[in-house]
Amino acid sequence: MLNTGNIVEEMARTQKNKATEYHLGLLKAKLARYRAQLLEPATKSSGGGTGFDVQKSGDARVALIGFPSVGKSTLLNKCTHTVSEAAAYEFTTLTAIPGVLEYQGARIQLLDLPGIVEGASQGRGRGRQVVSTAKTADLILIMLDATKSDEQRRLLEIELDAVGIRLNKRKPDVVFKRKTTGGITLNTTVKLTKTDEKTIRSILASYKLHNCDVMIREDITTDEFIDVLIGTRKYLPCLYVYNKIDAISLEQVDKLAHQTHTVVISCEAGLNLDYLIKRIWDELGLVKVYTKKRGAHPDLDDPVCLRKGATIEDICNGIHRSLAPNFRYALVWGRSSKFSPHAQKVGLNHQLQDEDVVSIFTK
Ligand SMILES: Nc1nc2c(ncn2[C@@H]2O[C@H](COP(=O)(O)OP(=O)(O)OP(=O)(O)O)[C@@H](O)[C@H]2O)c(=O)[nH]1
Ligand SMILES: [K+]
Ligand SMILES: [Mg+2]
Repeated sequence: MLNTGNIVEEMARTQKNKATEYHLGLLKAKLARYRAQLLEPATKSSGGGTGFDVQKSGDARVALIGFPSVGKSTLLNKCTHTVSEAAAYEFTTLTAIPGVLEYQGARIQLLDLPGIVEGASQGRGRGRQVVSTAKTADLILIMLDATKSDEQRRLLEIELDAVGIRLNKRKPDVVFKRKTTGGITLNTTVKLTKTDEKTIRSILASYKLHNCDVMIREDITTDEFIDVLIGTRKYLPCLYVYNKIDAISLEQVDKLAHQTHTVVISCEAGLNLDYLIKRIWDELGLVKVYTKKRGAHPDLDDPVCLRKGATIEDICNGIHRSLAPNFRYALVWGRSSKFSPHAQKVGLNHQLQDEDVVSIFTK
């Protein structure tokens, strides 16, 4: 029987030189598999790996993750019309509470969650449920108390990492295909400096993957290769939000604010909340598109919100499901029109840009 404690200890003992790197790779593969098993929805009574039962709504979901009493509920109360109890004692919030953040015509679901503690990913407190819910979000807000030590930031990252959430990272550029016969074909288009072929092959063997095609297209680490094999990793954007800056010095505020992916706020004093909302919008990469009926002005009061990279087909489906099947063509004005400022006639797979105006013509 595997035991995480022992494995972690063994990892610490292992020297990080070339020879032991190989052993460490296999160990990490084992640990990753063990953790993936832990997170599988288990029996009903244990709660397993499932999150809170809150319906997704609006154009995107943003989850608030943090230790108790950092001000998560206070933020929800300030930015949405929902009320979530906020108080000076820890674990005031015991379940997921959704609110709606309205910005630039978008309706963004902001999810207030119970505070988590160290060891949350191992099932301490409601932690497992909270981190599972985090996986369903389009953006994570890691909320921190500016008056507390910065150790909290690292601890939260560890908890999210343990459940397979990768923050502000791209999916490794590796193509992995299982086969039924033919052995292992391993190709790399770049020189590997952080791992090697022997390690990769051993990890494949330890996962009993004896027939597969692997094409590695960037200088990945052993951990990133394991992520590819596990396959269920979530790559999510994250903003670190330091609250309670009303209680620290200007010098400290300055230092915190200069970190990457970071916003400093005070819910209590109402400081920088507008900027936080703008940053949330930017991180989500939503685009808003105006629709226009033939001969009329565009409807500027009621934009349609779409994901970055959305197409005419997406906007059709967003308006009514009968639209795409009866589609003839669309006219677009704005950034995505190649004849801007004039309209371009386009088909269903044309990609839209923020603030485009669209007219759809049906059969
Ligand atoms: N000084 C200061 N206190 C704040 C600020 N925001 C929230 N608080 C206080 O921090 C305490 C905790 O706030 P909550 O909103 O309940 O915190 P939470 O993160 O939701 O806490 P749990 O639900 O228990 O995890 C309350 O006493 C708030 O009044 C702030 O900007 N500055
Ligand atoms: K609290
Ligand atoms: Mg709360």
